[in-house]
Amino acid sequence: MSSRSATVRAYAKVNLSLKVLYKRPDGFHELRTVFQTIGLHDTIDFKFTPGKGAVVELDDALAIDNNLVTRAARLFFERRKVRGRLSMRLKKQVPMGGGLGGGSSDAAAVLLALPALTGKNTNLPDLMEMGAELGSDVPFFLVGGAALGLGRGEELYPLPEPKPQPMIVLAPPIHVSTPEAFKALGRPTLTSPAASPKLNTFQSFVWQAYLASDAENDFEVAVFQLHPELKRWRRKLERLGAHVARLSGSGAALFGVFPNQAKLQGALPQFHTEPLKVFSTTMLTRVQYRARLWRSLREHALEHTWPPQSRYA
Ligand SMILES: C[C@@](CO)(OP(=O)(O)O)[C@H](O)COP(=O)(O)OP(=O)(O)OC[C@H]1O[C@@H](n2ccc(N)nc2=O)[C@H](O)[C@@H]1O
Ligand SMILES: Nc1ncnc2c1ncn2[C@@H]1O[C@H](COP(=O)(O)OP(=O)(O)O)[C@@H](O)[C@H]1O
Repeated sequence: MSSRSATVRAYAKVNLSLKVLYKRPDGFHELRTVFQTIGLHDTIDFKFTPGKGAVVELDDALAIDNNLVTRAARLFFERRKVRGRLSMRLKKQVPMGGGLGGGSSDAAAVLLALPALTGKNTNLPDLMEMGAELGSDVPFFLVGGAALGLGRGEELYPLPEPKPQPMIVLAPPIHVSTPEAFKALGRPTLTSPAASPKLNTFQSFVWQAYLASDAENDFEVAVFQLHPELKRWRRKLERLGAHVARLSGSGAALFGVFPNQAKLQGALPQFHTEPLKVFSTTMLTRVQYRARLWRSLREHALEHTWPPQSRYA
């Protein structure tokens, strides 16, 4: 049988706000977070050939251990009883372990592309369940845009989208392990559950996704204590015109939202002398996020279906 190919982008995220409430009996922390997809992305090439057996291969120049791309594909093959050979190639651009969710987005891109390529249509709740098994951030990337994440980040509500604003992302050569960062959180830096009932949080962010007066990142105190230069770079973003500058996720990447391109272009060269990877990007709305995936899968998927439905089903 002839093979089916596609090239899909896996976009990164920032947390416009991230509050950690408490550790739950299952070991995960209860969160109140605002996720936002951005233009920075990895790329995955897919080639699927229907046939006997089930083979999943990945060409990954970085040889990432226990790659989420392979894990996501194997999980999908197993759950949906896919028969055939899948060859993938991963091109990383999103810095790893920076709180930008690159690995989680790669996994979600696989879960979104495989139903269309294999002809095994799968509804969103089933994909969400597979995503949550792979990582707390994966379900968000199955929807994209701006979303409120509750629970361990997998209980998601769409938020009205802000006008896509330009953004600088700074990736320092510092790796912050997510579990270590959760462990480093001290009691005084946590958000009180009494102050953050789900509905109040929702209400606050529905009206002002990232400008809500209490938007913040609870990891900043602990992570800035370990790496004081991060605080200096966050201040520099603000000084150069970012109206919001924050740590993303558990770090160590920082982002600054700028009111316009001119301000951003003025600020950009000021970071080139620093020991940082500097990216100029923009927020990516849900509509843009979906349109780009449909475009990548246009040969194989029916337009305007989400998750993209296969032409081969
Ligand atoms: C902090 C956040 C914010 O968006 O992002 P990153 O900094 O990783 O991008 C996420 O909650 C990270 O999600 P993700 O990276 O998918 O985490 P997982 O693989 O599910 O979990 C890794 C480990 O982090 C801790 N963990 C994760 C999520 C959560 N709500 N509570 C936790 O305590 C647990 O120790 C878990 O074993
Ligand atoms: N495809 C992948 N891309 C990036 N990291 C991956 C991938 N597969 C597994 N990982 C592991 O997940 C860790 C966290 O990755 P990533 O999602 O990029 O960062 P973060 O959780 O900080 O947002 C990496 O340090 C790496 O060990």
